[in-house]
Amino acid sequence: TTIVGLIFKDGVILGADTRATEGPIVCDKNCEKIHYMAPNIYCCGAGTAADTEAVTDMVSSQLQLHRYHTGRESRVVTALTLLKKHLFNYQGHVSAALVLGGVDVTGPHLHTIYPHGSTDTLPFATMGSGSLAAMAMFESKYKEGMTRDEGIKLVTEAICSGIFNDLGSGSNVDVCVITKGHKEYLRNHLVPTPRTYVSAEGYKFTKKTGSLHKDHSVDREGGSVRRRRCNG
Ligand SMILES: C#CCCCC(=O)N[C@@H](Cc1ccccc1)C(=O)N[C@@H](CC(C)C)B(O)O
Repeated sequence: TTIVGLIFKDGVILGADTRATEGPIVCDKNCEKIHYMAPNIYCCGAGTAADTEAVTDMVSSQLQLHRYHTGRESRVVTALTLLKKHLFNYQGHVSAALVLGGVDVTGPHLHTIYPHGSTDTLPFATMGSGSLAAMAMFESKYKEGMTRDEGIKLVTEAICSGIFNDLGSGSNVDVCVITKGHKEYLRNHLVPTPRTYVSAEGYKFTKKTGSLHKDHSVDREGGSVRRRRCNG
């Protein structure tokens, strides 16, 4: 897994790849690693899929009950405390490595939470097997006060670094942008390794695309398909 988060001008941006593995086998080519915690809080998870899903679901429910009780928006620090106390209690046996991000009345917040329950507060963070590949991008390109588009671009580049350099990461890029009073969950924001399907009728070759010259050079007609690139 490659999961990341960064603070930008107007809030927080989270990112994740979509590969789930079981040893050398890819058991899910498009899984979701960015979990809903509250309307203004999301959490990326690395480690054991079952543990990341269960712990984020549990705390999300606790936050909802707390919102009913207080009649107020959840705070990121509340999610952080609930997560770390649970993970510490289980002494690292709940294998969930998390990047928690959100915007509340006190502003934007980004944290990491490790399986044993330790936490960090950071301007940018990466976790999972692809975290070093992703952190290389952040350490070289992160700057404070980035715009939404600059932030999304850097998050996408960092996740792509994990997708292409870490075998535990792959497939697609999911992104979540959180600002005051607004959030955007961009599922499959980028599909950098599309599968070239063999159609039911077998291989279909595009119509004549160029003429072979005597010197074996070929001139091609038509332009290439324009796709969003990792550093797009
Ligand atoms: C199939 C199946 C069950 C294992 C799925 C499963 O949790 N895979 C794990 C790796 C792992 C961990 C512990 C035991 C085995 C295999 C995995 O892919 N984790 C990714 C994140 C999750 C949320 C998808 B990432 O951290 O690489």
